Amino acid sequence: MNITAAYTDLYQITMAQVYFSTKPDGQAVFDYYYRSNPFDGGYSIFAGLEDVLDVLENLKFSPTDLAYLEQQGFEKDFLEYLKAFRFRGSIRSCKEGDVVFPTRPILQVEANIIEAQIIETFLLNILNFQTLIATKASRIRHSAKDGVLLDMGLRRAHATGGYYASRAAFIGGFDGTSNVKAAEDYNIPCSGTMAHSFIQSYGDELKAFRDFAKVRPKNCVLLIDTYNTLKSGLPNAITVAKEMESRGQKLMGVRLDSGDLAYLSKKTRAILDDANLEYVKIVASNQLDEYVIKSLKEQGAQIDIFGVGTNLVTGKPDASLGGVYKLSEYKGEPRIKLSENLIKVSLPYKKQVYRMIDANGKFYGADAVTLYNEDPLTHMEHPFDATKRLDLTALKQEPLLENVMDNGKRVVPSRSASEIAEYSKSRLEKLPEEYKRFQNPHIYKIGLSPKLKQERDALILKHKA
Ligand SMILES: Nc1ncnc2c1ncn2[C@@H]1O[C@H](COP(=O)(O)OP(=O)(O)OP(=O)(O)O)[C@@H](O)[C@H]1O
Ligand SMILES: O=P(O)(O)OC[C@H]1O[C@H](OP(=O)(O)OP(=O)(O)O)[C@H](O)[C@@H]1O
Ligand SMILES: O=C(O)c1cccnc1
Repeated sequence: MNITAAYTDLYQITMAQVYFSTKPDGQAVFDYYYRSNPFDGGYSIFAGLEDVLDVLENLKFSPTDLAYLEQQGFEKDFLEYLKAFRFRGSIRSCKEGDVVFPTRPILQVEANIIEAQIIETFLLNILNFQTLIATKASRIRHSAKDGVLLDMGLRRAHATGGYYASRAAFIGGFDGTSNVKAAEDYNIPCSGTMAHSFIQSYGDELKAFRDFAKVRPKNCVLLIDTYNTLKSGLPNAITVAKEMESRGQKLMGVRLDSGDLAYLSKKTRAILDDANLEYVKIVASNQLDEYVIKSLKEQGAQIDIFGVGTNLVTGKPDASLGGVYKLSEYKGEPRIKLSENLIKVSLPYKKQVYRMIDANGKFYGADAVTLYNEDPLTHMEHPFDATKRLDLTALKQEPLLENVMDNGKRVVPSRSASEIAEYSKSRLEKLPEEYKRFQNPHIYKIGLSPKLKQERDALILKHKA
């Protein structure tokens, strides 16, 4: 997608004008994190980083952006600065696809404050959305077990968000998408079936199936619920499957899109098997989500492929992931944002995050946030409860934030959506099951190093005084 530097909120440019006029040279560090997991879940899947890095490497204000900002009253010398604007900062980040948790930095931006502010809005826009959808996808994957998952959501998505939703869904565990543009750009397997309108246009369901199978025999899936699934759609599909066999072809599947999907899929399976069509797959769609799919599995539904649209690409029922971008250091000095709500108090300084790994190589259930260059920890402390600390001596500590961009250029090779999806899968396998259940999941611990906690508390006291 063509994103220019004007893909931001006006206040970023307004603040930038003031910095430019008064103190243009301040280096800043900002942390990206979110405060609670979406869907009342126990984790999130971090997604969107590659898109952020791609955009940042080429970010500019276009001539029309500059003309618009001139009309908005921005001064000539500042517009000259914007004309030459490039992001020249550095970024440290978790790997895209990793399993992440609330309140600890997922990514840090270190840059001139003007640059860091101008990129904030677009960075949050991309990371919050893709992380939300990748997380939803991973929950749907959890329910579908080894069933095939196809994203069908573009038509229901929030406008062009559908483009990024398809990518995020793939990272979170979907197998493919019906979205041609996203599939083309991100090299995601693309597939699909047919619409009711196709059958309606013929009036004659059998003729519609026949023509479709003749012209597009490869991966052919017939939609069998337009008139009557068991009395018309399925018998017609069987007729066409047999005709395909006589031509040396195989019908790939039939799709159910209404009614009781458990009952209909079991009936359909039995009837197909009786017709010696064991190889014909059953696709189901219709407002599926992780809960319906879990229930269908429990009912013994015979569904091989789940097509999921609305609930996936809109992240239903969560409208957004509330990820934030908070200043943690300015000109080498720590910065903090206070709040009556303890969870909203930000963490100062440039930092590192360590994941605790147990003796079996699984996630132990704790991440520790430390100052950037601290020695390995012997224990971590609860962010606010002085009575709680965790001994870390028996655990392996894995650093999570790595340099991905320096001076506005990537310093790590770009990763394809499939590499990221594979990585995400391998990380999720290390997360114990109790964090993945949908109801009251286990709470993953986030602790602070004693030094970071001490520095933060000193700053809190300083500002309260
Ligand atoms: N066996 C089942 N167990 C649980 N949920 C199911 C089952 N079968 C279908 N569902 C879900 O129930 C909902 C039914 O939706 P809806 O009321 O629109 O019925 P419908 O049969 O699709 O009607 P329409 O013909 O208007 O599309 C969908 O979300 C569907 O995925
Ligand atoms: O239910 P969702 O999870 O959002 O999945 C996508 C839905 O989009 C299509 O319906 P639509 O009525 O738009 O078109 P159709 O006539 O091709 O079925 C498809 O048949 C699914 O039912
Ligand atoms: O290919 C399909 O079956 C499909 C694609 C998008 C939306 N609904 C169905």
